[in-house]
Amino acid sequence: MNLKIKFSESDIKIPLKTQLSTSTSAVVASSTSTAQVAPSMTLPNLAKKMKKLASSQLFNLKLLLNGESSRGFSKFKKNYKLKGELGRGGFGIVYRAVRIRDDLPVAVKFIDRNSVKEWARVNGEQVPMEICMLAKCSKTRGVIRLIDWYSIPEGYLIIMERPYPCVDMFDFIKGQGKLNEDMARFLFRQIAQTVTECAHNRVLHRDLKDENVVIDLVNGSTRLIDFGAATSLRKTQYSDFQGTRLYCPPEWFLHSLYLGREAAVWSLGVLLYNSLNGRLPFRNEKDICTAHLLGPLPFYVPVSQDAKDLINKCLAFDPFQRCPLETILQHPWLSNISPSWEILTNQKNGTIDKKGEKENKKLEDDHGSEELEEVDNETNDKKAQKKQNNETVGSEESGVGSSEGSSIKNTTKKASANPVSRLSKTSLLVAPTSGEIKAAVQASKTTTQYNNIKPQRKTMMPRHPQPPSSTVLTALRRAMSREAQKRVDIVAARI
Ligand SMILES: Nc1ncnc2c1ncn2[C@@H]1O[C@H](COP(=O)(O)OP(=O)(O)OP(=O)(O)O)[C@@H](O)[C@H]1O
Repeated sequence: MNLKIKFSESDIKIPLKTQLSTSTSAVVASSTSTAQVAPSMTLPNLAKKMKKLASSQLFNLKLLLNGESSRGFSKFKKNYKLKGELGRGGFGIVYRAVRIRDDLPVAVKFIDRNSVKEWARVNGEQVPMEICMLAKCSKTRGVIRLIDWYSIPEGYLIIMERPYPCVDMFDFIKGQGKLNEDMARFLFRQIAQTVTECAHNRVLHRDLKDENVVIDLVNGSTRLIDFGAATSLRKTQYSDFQGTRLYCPPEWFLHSLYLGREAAVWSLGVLLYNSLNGRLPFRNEKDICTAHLLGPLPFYVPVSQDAKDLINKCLAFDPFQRCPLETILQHPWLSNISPSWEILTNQKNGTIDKKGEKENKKLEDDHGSEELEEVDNETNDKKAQKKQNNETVGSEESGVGSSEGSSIKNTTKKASANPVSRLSKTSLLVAPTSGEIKAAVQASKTTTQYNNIKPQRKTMMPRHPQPPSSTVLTALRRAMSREAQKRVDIVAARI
């Protein structure tokens, strides 16, 4: 047998000072042991298998050497500075960070390699589908911009733009209780436009919800985030789903099938209802499938006929009767001209009311924390505790009937006779109050452009000493092991 497996020199660059950790040897050893071959295997198959094995060994080795590749952790550390946790969901942790070269605010999303369900190729490299979909939408207006990505042994780091200051739409709605029609229209129009443009690029987001929309508080522009459930848009039906159940159309629960555009329109209907009412239209799968039998959807606040009409058209039980995605933007409710963001955020009876200096002070503190702050596990643990408390207090999601899990990733919630506003979400962010949002908008008026903010922040804020690079890595790993432990606990509790 003449097996030739070639490695170019550039593939393996092992600096002399690099110490192979015991885990490295373990991986190599374990890979070697799997090389034992069944006697019945034919030669070409054997050659193929060996080649595959060798390349996976090389891949593991490169990962364990941490970043000798252009996308390794050491490259990440050279380019970005982690500052603290932004939020977390069922599949990842998102960190606040800055690009060292120019202080650009970025968000760094860590995704665990083991949680990646779908893979794709970008420039010949195998990456999680989330990265591929973000890359595909890089020029789509209203989609968060993918700046870079890195591969570490435990998973991937996705570097995205982070509008500053910003808030996600869940917190924005929660801060106001509900949005008035002008504000809801201003935001919803952008989101519908973005979803339509994504569809033109053959990208289907599949997890449209308020938590996955980030609002730039400077100008009110929205960014669609979290493409973790996204996939290529096709005309035929889908039979897999990873999004959030309460935003999911009835055909999925009834037939385990759905069409991409039609399902997106349903989710947009849920999002719009949620924006105007401050609560979701359905509490559980049973409601989603049966609400149409009980007459018109209840509205808990006065809402115009046009808005109701658009919501009802998006939430038509029959997917073929639903408003087509491409025509949402032509609906009369959306053709009304919206006041500017500045006016919207200053409206007296509008969405953002004035609150005292205390909140302004808190916002200043938040600006302060924009400067270097190590990934702080203790704070995160406190946030986690707070989230748990929230979930116990706000034990329902809203709407009609009794409550079950709001999301595949959420915990089970109990029923209640009187629907209340939503109190919890999958991320750990504590919702800012309307005063804080207002203050953020005010603060941003003096620093409208990122370019303007940069020098001021640099000179005004004292810099803390830079953490040793290993601190960041340790913090990441600790966060991940906490995540893993949590999952083990959940499974153990279920058993
Ligand atoms: N680029 C960004 N800029 C600002 N905030 C962000 C950004 N990306 C994520 N976030 C914040 O982090 C939270 C979690 O992000 P994301 O939804 O991507 O994580 P996830 O683990 O996929 O969550 P989920 O369980 O909902 O799928 C968001 O709700 C948002 O508040």
